[in-house]
Amino acid sequence: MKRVAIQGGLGAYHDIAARTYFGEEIEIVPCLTFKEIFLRAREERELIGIMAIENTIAGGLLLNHDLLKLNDMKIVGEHKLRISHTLSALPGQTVQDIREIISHPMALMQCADFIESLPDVKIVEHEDTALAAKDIMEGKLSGVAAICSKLAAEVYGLEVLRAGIETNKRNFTRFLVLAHEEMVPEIRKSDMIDKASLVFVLPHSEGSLSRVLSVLSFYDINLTRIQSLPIIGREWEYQFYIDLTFASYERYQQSIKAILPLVGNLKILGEYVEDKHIIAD
Ligand SMILES: O=C(O)C(=O)C[C@]1(C(=O)O)C=C[C@@H](O)C=C1
Repeated sequence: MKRVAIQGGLGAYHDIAARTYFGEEIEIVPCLTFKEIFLRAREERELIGIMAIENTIAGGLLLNHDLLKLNDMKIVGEHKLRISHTLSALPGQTVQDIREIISHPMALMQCADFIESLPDVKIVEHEDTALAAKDIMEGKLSGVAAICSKLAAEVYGLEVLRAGIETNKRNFTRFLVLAHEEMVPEIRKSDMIDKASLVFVLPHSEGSLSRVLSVLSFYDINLTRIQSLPIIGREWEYQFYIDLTFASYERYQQSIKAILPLVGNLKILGEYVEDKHIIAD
C-alpha cells in the first residue's frame, strides 16, 4: 500500500486531496510540518508527499516553494481540490456562542468575509484545520469553533454551525504530489506529460525576464504561473518559480535548452500531467 505523508491530521484537506488523487487505499503518514515530509522521505525513499502550493483566494504558500528547491523530491503530479469550509464546534452551540475561531492561516484567509461578519471573535492560527477540530473535541472547548472540512467535523464529533463559509465558491487549492526520482514511473498517472515547474534566478539587468518569456513563447510554451521570491542575502534580487504547460514535450525540452544561457541556477522541480478536471459548484 502506498504511504503518503501530509502535513496535518486525518480530515485535513491534505488528507482529502491525497485520497482523491490516488483513488485507492493509501496509508496516511501525518507530519507536523511540511519540512518533516521531506526529512522523513530521506529515510524512507518510497514515501510519497502531498503539499499545497497555491490557493485561488489566499494565494501562494510561499515557504513551500523553497522546500521544493532545497530538497530532491520531484513533483510527479498535481491535484486541484475544491475547498469548502465549515464553522464547527462542540454540539449544542450556536454561532452567537462562539468567542474564538481556530484554524490554519490559509483557511482563515479564505473565510475572511465570514469572519469579519462576526463581532468580537478572537482569531487563533493553528497548524492544521483538522487538528484544530481535534483540539476542540479533546479539550471540550466550548465557545471555540474550528474552520475545517465537513469530514474533520465528523471525524472529531463536532457539529457544523455553518457550511460553505469561504469568501468565494471558486475556492480551489492546488496540491503537488512529490516523490523521489526512482519512484516517478510508478506514481506518475500517465506519460502524457504536459506541465513542468522550474525555478531560476536572473541577472539584475534590463530585460532579463522578458528575454526568457519571449523564448518560451517562441517555443509555444504557455506560462501558467510565475511567483517571485526574495533571494536571502541579496537584497531586492529575486528567484522565479514558474509553471509551464505545453502540447509538445520535445518543444518544451528545446525551450529549456534555449533559456539555459539566460538564467542562473535552473532547477526543474518536476514534469507531470496537468490536472484539468476541476469541479466547480
Ligand atoms: O489545514 C488543512 O486542512 C490543510 O490541509 C492545509 C491547507 C493549506 O495548506 O492551504 C490546505 C488546503 C486549504 O487551502 C487550507 C489549508
